[in-house]
Amino acid sequence: MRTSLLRSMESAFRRSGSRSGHLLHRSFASAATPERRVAILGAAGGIGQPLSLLMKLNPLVTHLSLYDIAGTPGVAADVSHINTLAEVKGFAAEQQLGQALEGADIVIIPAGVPRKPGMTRDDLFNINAGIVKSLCTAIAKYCPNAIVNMISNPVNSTVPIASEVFKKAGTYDEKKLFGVTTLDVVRAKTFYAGKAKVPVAEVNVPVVGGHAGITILPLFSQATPATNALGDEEIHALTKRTQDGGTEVVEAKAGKGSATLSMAYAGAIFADACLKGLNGVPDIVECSFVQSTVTELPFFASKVRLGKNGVEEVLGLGPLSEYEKRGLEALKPELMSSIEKGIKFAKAN
Ligand SMILES: NC(=O)c1ccc[n+]([C@@H]2O[C@H](COP(=O)([O-])OP(=O)(O)OC[C@H]3O[C@@H](n4cnc5c(N)ncnc54)[C@H](O)[C@@H]3O)[C@@H](O)[C@H]2O)c1
Ligand SMILES: O=C(O)C[C@H](O)C(=O)O
Repeated sequence: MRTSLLRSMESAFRRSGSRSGHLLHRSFASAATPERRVAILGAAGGIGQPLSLLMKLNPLVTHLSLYDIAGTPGVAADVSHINTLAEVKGFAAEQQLGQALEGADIVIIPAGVPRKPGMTRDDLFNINAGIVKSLCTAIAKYCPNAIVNMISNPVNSTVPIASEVFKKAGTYDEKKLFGVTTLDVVRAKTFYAGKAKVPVAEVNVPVVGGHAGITILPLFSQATPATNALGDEEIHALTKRTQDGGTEVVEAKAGKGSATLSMAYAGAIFADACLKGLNGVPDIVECSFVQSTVTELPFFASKVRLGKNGVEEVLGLGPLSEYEKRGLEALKPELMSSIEKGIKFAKAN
């Protein structure tokens, strides 16, 4: 029997923008549920724990593999007692990483250090680049066909690092590598709903570019439900707030890390969309940072149609306002240099 918490999670998934909520209404024991294995690397962290909870609540997950270098047994034991379908296994220490990954359909990576006040996401590069590289090396070995959802920052560099690691290993499939930018969309939706005074559950706002500062470009000109109640100043303020959303949380947490709960929610929404795509649900569209030809940059976040093989189609930007066109040109040099930094690191190490 499903709990009311689960029902509200399901309704959140339904409202998230993926047009396939009906799947979440199936009973856990449905014979039609295909086996889907999800692995979370960094599962005992600030994001990892609530994300593990949310993936345990997702009825599309049959096996949930939780891996961290510290604290996994407790998290896995705790989450495993929840009476939902997914069978939970915990894996601690590097020797168990292979087992954690074997057979995974989706690997979600929130492993790595978060920001403290005063830091940029790029300041995390020196530590997180190495973590991501070693985890991706293991993915190439143990589950080369898995879809990878990269959460670890700086996403603008960690995704290119992952691509190079997979290329070196001969396993790169550009359709299966995603930088998770869903939190930018979640924020843009929340902030827009508040300003435009429209029901938040009905709001959609594409967010393109990358995942750091000005590289985050919300397209409020395409927001739905549309409103003409917002002037240029309000759009600028909404754009700034979306771009600085992460910093807002880092400062409020005052040294105790960055967004974890909203990120876990966003990560769960994106993984759910990937699962639905894998299961053949049509018309699943989310924004994500992927290999792209939408601009001259090799990786770029835009709307992506998800399918049985991961990316089915990278969608174009659509019509932009003059303000957004300027934002797009302004973000390109910074985004390109973060991409190149990731590629250079992976090639040199
Ligand atoms: N993409 C986004 O929108 C977004 C949003 C929020 C945070 N983040 C990023 O996510 C990352 C994690 O944030 P957090 O708040 O959960 O940090 P955290 O410190 O609370 O948790 C990180 C976890 O990673 C684990 N870890 C470290 N090295 C590992 C390794 N080699 N293998 C497996 N696990 C390892 C740690 O033991 C820890 O449990 C940060 O880089 C942060 O910047 C991204
Ligand atoms: O801001 C951060 O450092 C974490 C994350 O990228 C966020 O957007 O919240």
